[in-house]
Amino acid sequence: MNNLIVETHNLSFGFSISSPVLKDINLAIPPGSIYAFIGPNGAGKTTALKILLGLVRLKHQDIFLFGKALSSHRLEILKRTGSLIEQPSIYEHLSGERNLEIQRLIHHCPPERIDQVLAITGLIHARNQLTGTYSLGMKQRLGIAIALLHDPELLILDEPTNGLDPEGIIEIRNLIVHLNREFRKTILISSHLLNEVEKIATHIGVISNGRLVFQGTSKYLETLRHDSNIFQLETTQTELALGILGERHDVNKIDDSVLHISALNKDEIPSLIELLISHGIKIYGAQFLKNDLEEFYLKLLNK
Ligand SMILES: Nc1ncnc2c1ncn2[C@@H]1O[C@H](COP(=O)(O)OP(=O)(O)OP(=O)(O)O)[C@@H](O)[C@H]1O
Repeated sequence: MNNLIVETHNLSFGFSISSPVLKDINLAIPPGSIYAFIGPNGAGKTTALKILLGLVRLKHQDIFLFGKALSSHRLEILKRTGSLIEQPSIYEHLSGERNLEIQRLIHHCPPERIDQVLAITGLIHARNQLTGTYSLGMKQRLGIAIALLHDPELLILDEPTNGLDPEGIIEIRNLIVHLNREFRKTILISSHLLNEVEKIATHIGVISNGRLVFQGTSKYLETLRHDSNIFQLETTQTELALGILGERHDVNKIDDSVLHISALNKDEIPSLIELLISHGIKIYGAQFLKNDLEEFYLKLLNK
């Protein structure tokens, strides 16, 4: 058995037989990762997360958390998992601290956890404030504080930055990194925006129409994104270079100092540069262009 924290084998599910929501999903979430589960609205993210938490029950599916089958170790798994799915359940007529106290009693957590989770989520100053007066970002952080009460190893957060302003988004992002680095939590976070989580994620899974169209480290995703086949050359002698290269390659002059060469192979670069130099052309820059993130994301979704 490997040491994945979450693992599914060909997970498939539909609310009705005629409309499958998840198709052959093989999630592989390693310990210590921040795994971003990305996909447009309706792609099946929330459904998948609910399945992992046993909120949607399936028969005959290979779903493992902490190396244990969800079907036979559900309670044990839930004790090691904290979650925030959709909106946090908060009593708005009570303070943040009172809300935590109620949850603490339900989950039999030690009293000192309240101060700890308030500190971790940056809510100490608002502990006595009625949560009805909290900002959306503070409510989300209280939701995460509740999820952290029993000190879980795995945290599952469904679109925790949804609806937040840029400041609120940054606060949640920083909190996630803090929980991962300082408290060694493995974090599974869903989002419909790649650019919102790509900076903090160590691993990324992209889901489109119920299928996992990409899964890998964010470094690997970044490499793929770099692998655009447009090669950019900077030179002050663009006309001359265009004349020389135009015979063999698809070259476009972008402006007086930039040429773009399409469909170029990496192996062709050294001889291309040598050829230009042998004609006395000075090269000030040469690189493959990075795919635009949004465009790249759309390409992944349409795979
Ligand atoms: N209880 C339900 N009964 C029937 N269909 C459902 C139910 N819950 C979700 N669906 C459908 O399943 C599909 C996936 O929904 P899901 O909420 O998992 O997507 P999502 O990726 O989380 O998107 P969003 O960000 O909009 O929540 C959608 O077509 C949705 O309409």
